[in-house]
Amino acid sequence: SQDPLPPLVFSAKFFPTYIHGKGAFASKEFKDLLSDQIKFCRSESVQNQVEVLEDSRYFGVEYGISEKMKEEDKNIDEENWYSYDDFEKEEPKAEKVSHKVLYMNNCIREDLYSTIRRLAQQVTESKYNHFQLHWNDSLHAQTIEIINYTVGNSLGWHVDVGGTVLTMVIMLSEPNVDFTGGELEFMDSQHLFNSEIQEQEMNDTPIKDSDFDTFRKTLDWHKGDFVVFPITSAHRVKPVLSGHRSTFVIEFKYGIYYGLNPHLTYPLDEQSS
Ligand SMILES: O=C(O)CCC(=O)C(=O)O
Ligand SMILES: [Fe+2]
Repeated sequence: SQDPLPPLVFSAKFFPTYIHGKGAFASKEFKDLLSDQIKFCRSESVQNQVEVLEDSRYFGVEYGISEKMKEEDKNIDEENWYSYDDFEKEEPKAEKVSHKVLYMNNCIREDLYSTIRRLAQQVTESKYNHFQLHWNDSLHAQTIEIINYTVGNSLGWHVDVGGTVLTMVIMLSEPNVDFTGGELEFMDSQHLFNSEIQEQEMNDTPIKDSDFDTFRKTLDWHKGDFVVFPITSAHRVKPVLSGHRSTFVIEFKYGIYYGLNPHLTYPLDEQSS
């Protein structure tokens, strides 16, 4: 069968905020691989599917997290580690669903996983890598998710945190055909965390869209395109106005994450089992 990852064409955009690759995942091979995978993950466990509530994703914290992840969380014995339960106590759940996530960490198969890791390798080894991070064999996915947005769903300005170094987003829907609105916008996080904005936050003054007008850039992309960015890139998804928007999001970190299912993911474990 054909390689699901054809030779890549990509370029650095909005230096040094993101790298944009065109059409790499538009192939039938990739679509088939992914749709098999989604079916498998959905059937594996309903608990993989989670609704994320509005305003809940502040500094990378998600509410509405699955019982399974809560269970995993309890096993981490680190100082200063908040459990999801603590967060839920501190800040009440918002009402509105912001987007839906299908977590694929525990059900991803080797063929798809090696495809996305090869993409990470090609991007980080390219001349467009201005992110000061390098390919090495320990660069593994910490989170692998399909994110679904329906009308009114969005994701506010944030940076991806949690120890990851690189995020990859693959667009699975066609903008302005499958959905309208839902633009992915970027800016360097220095603007999000600048002193004026910080002060506004302290004073509880709502941060307005126009506060970022001169810094932000809207990604012009299509179904099958990907975008890769470092943790210094702040980004958001504007509200979807019509239709349905899906993305495949992979966040990478150095070292092996306890949460991935080793039997489905790592060649190393396959050898030892
Ligand atoms: O859906 C997207 O385009 C971006 C998703 C995102 O930023 C995230 O999952 O952190
Ligand atoms: Fe993000």
